Amino acid sequence: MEVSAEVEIVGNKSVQELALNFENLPPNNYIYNEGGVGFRDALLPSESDFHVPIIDIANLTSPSTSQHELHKLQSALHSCGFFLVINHGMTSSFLDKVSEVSKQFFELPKEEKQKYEREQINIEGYGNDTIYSENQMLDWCDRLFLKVHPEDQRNFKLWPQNPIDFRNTIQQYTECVWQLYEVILRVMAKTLNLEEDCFLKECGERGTMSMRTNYYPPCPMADHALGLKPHSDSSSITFLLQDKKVEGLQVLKDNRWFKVPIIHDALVINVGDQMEIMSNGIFQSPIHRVVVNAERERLSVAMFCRPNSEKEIQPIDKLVNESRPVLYKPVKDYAKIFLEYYQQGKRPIDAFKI
Ligand SMILES: O=C(O)CCC(=O)C(=O)O
Ligand SMILES: [Fe+2]
Repeated sequence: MEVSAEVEIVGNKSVQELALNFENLPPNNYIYNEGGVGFRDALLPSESDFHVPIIDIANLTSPSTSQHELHKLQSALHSCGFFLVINHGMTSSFLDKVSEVSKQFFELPKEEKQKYEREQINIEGYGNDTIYSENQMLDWCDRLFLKVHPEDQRNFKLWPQNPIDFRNTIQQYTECVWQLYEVILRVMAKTLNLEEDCFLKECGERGTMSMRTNYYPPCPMADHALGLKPHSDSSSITFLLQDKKVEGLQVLKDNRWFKVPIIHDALVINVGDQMEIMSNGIFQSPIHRVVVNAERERLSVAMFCRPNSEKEIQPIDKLVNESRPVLYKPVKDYAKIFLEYYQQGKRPIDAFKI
């Protein structure tokens, strides 16, 4: 799909500014007629046999890997593609700091934030939805999107200088998450009895990571708006630091929406489309969305780990056989086509299915 020009439909107001104007209803592009109470009242995992398991990663990295923990991970990967990780080596105060510097950025005056504004069509920087068509549904969310790994891809002119410890904190967080990423990819290979480095190799040298901080202001029509519309991620896997107090993330399973619980100090991990492709569909990239709240703001920090954009990726040979033929075409630079599909409510992965 060609990347087309960006269209302007609501002026260049941030969602934060729209939220300040509570007596005026948000523009139509934010309002889903089919919303209603059910929009926010998704099921809790405890209300069914659906689970988002909590994986103790320390149990999977010691020489005596716990088979029980490995099975738990295996079943999460095969059933919903979402799991929570604890014992990842980052302290509670450090994770709080990551959320705090991110929140402080969104609290700055408009003029200060605008110094880091994204350019038209460009995803990197501060802003909200890229708009491709007049009837596109918009997300009730402002964001700061930055390339964080490898170091030479950092575009520091878009990295906030204020709060003063933003850069340092995010650089440190990047290092920790990248290390964890390599560990998780090895363990995921292990659950399939593959060589531990097979997914890392398939991603090529110099895989990348981008950070998207999502800021969801309170919304006057919370039952009829979405913080993020239903999507799966373009990543191999995504690490999500949820808001500590305000829930909002939901995952689609068997045509029903479930809440992803908030567990203190746990990071949420989900399979992305590129992992679905590499695993030949054994790991499914889950569809998820974010609902908003009438009274409270919410903030989340997503780290999208991706293969090197110049590396063509495809299903791992050992996962292709007579009973499981190859299900996806090879793909290169998947993230590039992702955004325009997303904004039209489509899934790019469908275009690569054989
Ligand atoms: O805010 C959240 O909880 C989820 C964010 C998300 O799905 C994303 O950034 O892709
Ligand atoms: Fe997502």
